[in-house]
Amino acid sequence: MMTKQNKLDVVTFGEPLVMFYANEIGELDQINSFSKALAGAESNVAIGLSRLSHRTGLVAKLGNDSFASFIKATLQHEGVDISSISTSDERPTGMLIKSKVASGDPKVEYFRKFAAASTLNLSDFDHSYFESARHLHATSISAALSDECFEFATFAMEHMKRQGKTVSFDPNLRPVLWKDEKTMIEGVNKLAILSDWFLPGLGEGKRLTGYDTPEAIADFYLERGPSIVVIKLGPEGAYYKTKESQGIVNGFKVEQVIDTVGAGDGFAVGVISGLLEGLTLPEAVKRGNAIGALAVMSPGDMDGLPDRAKLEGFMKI
Ligand SMILES: Nc1ncnc2c1ncn2[C@@H]1O[C@H](COP(=O)(O)OP(=O)(O)OP(=O)(O)O)[C@@H](O)[C@H]1O
Ligand SMILES: O=C(O)C(=O)C[C@H](O)[C@H](O)CO
Repeated sequence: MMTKQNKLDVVTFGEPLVMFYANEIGELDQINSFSKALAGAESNVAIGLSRLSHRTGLVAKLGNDSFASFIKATLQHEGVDISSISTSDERPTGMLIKSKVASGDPKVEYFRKFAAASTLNLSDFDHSYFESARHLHATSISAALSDECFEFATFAMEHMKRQGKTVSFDPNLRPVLWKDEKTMIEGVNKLAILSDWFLPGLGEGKRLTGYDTPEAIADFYLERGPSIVVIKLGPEGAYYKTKESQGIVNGFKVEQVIDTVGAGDGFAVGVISGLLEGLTLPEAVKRGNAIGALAVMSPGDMDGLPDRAKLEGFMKI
């Protein structure tokens, strides 16, 4: 197992959750059969990067329960470094249930309000662990869990920037986790402008800026901090803009969408891994589109994330 002294490519922090996803289509209260899997935006990204051989560590706090054992064993099996996951004896590990739908987005219900993850705070910030990575990936989900988590996220992003590391940020808006819309928009924008690579969906960008077009949304952020803005456009692909260039990279064709959740995490895996490997921005966005497409073809949030051979095979088609 990797120790804290090893250098990481990417560090991320957040709340891995146990997910029970419905095996049949219908309202959640009517479903009797669920499958268990690991979920959590940051752990999905960590696993996706690890499958592409990027050394990745996840910083998190879990309960002292069988959900935590399952999460840690799964992450470890995937090659993600878990040496900075700590345990709380007072709080449980969070979970969620997800419905199955014939089309559109499934319904998700969270059971995470008093979970251990929401107690992650500045005293848990291990400077040497974060600094051992080249890159930090963050989302606003972990920042929304509590005021201390927001402080942790802000500090982590500022600290990594001061250390000369790159920082990516996916808003991954979860309105139910915030006090109200205004607090969410202000909080998410405060974090977004600390990032170098900002990766919102088009709907999220509209909600966060009030602008309607991908170009105006990108400009809003390019003027405030990030050097790269990539806006996800669902099946159509993605739009990117920097101070020097802009363009659209078309999405991949998917015959049957099984579950839309996790596409954004797959997309982040493609863009981050691509840029860290020295691909051009349009090439990295193309890889993001490919992994996003692979993610919507499977029911779990992370089981569609490919290894290198699967990714190359899919991108050749
Ligand atoms: N139906 C689809 N067909 C092909 N590619 C898709 C499809 N849905 C998503 N993708 C790919 O995945 C990327 C991310 O998807 P999307 O735009 O839905 O992000 P998101 O809203 O952040 O997702 P999430 O639901 O995970 O938060 C898209 O930019 C696209 O490349
Ligand atoms: O929705 C959340 O808060 C999660 O972290 C669970 C999912 O795995 C995540 O939404 C996928 O992006």
